[in-house]
Amino acid sequence: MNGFSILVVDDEKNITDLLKDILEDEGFYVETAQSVKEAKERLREKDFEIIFLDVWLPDGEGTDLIPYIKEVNPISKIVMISGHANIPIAVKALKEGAFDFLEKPISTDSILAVIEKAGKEIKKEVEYRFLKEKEFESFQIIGESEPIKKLKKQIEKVAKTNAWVMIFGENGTGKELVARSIHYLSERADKPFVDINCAAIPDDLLESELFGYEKGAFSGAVSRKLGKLEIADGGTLFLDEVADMSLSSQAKLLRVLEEQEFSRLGSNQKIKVDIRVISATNKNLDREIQEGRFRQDLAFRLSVVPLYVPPLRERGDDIILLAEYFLERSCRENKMEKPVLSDDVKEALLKYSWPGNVRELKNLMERLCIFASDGIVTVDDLPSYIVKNRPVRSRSEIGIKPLKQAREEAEKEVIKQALKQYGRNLKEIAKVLEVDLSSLYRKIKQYNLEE
Ligand SMILES: Nc1ncnc2c1ncn2[C@@H]1O[C@H](COP(=O)(O)OP(=O)(O)OP(=O)(O)O)[C@@H](O)[C@H]1O
Repeated sequence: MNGFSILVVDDEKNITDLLKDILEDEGFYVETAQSVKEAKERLREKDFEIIFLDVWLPDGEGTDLIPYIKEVNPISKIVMISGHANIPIAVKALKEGAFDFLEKPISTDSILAVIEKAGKEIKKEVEYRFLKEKEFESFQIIGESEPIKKLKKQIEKVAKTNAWVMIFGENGTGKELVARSIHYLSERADKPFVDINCAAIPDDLLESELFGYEKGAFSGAVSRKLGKLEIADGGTLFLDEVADMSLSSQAKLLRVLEEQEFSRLGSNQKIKVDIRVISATNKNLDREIQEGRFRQDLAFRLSVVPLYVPPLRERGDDIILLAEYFLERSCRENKMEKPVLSDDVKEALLKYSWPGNVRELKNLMERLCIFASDGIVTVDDLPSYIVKNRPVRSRSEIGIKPLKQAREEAEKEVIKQALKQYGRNLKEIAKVLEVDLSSLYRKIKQYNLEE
């Protein structure tokens, strides 16, 4: 807690001086102000975590300052200082956003107790904000290339609506990230984002996964379980790999999505929900429909707005932008210095085809953050399949030989051994080596083993 900055606002100089002495002795940084005007000046210059605020000041009520303080530093905690007669005003201040109040005469113990309480609260809020920022960071779409700019515009537009969206794109291109962005930019942001990996749910579990069940609905249902539809109520349901669902599951899904009504297994009570559906697939849905693997009516229902996430290899310099972004993030998480990418590395990253798309790049950068040495990533740190244009070392340098040569050398060695064991009994040798006699003659000649 030490290290907090504290502002004491009171028109009585003996009070500000006393508090300043006590708090500085405890290791806090303290400034004082004797009026509303002076307090505003201090607040403009610096962020204070805790503000002790007198109820009455010569140029206004201390409570008038509360909205101002909340505006300049929403995390700060305001502690009203009040004489006995003004307690009702202090209580009113609590309703307006003050954190607590102290009654004069103030004791050191009461000051320290209120600071400790405020400190805990501030810590909680700072952590919460940090988590929120991380959450925000976790659905930020990095990229400045034309196709990504276009995609971001589409996301912004579609997020304002309730339209159901189908996201197409290869594996690892960021389809789930797009779905999350739409959700968090939409009015449903405060409600859940619930994802279902359709490829991973066996047919017979789909209903219990979606609808949930009552205790005793089937053997093994030892307690009530809420289904994903109920959890997603008011929010967004993300159907990942939707084209990998069986036809019978598709029929069940279509019915419930159209009705937005279902019952938990083992219950007759209808539950109505309000769900927005976003789906994703890496398949060509038209082909899946033509070949009878996907229901056309479900496809129509799910893809009111189709969005396409381009493969990484079509995003040009975004590859470098993303590489730097992931490298920075991984290094920060591992508390390491971010290394620099050498020009050769950048060139290799731009030339590579990225079959695993952004996920592959992200994984690579996580590894590089750990293994790069001397603050720079060189081509030697990259896997060889990425560095195609790298000069290949000669065969003899690496110590390998053509297969034909290797085979002949091995053959010669085996025949030499056999001759040593069996002498010139070539018939016997041919039998042991499982070749016919004529080819054994030929090989003995070829390898100069004729005595
Ligand atoms: N443009 C981007 N900016 C930042 N991070 C990204 C971007 N695209 C993808 N990612 C990150 O790459 C990883 C893979 O993305 P995601 O899981 O969204 O891909 P996907 O297309 O849904 O994959 P799959 O088809 O395998 O389910 C995630 O960690 C995601 O946050």
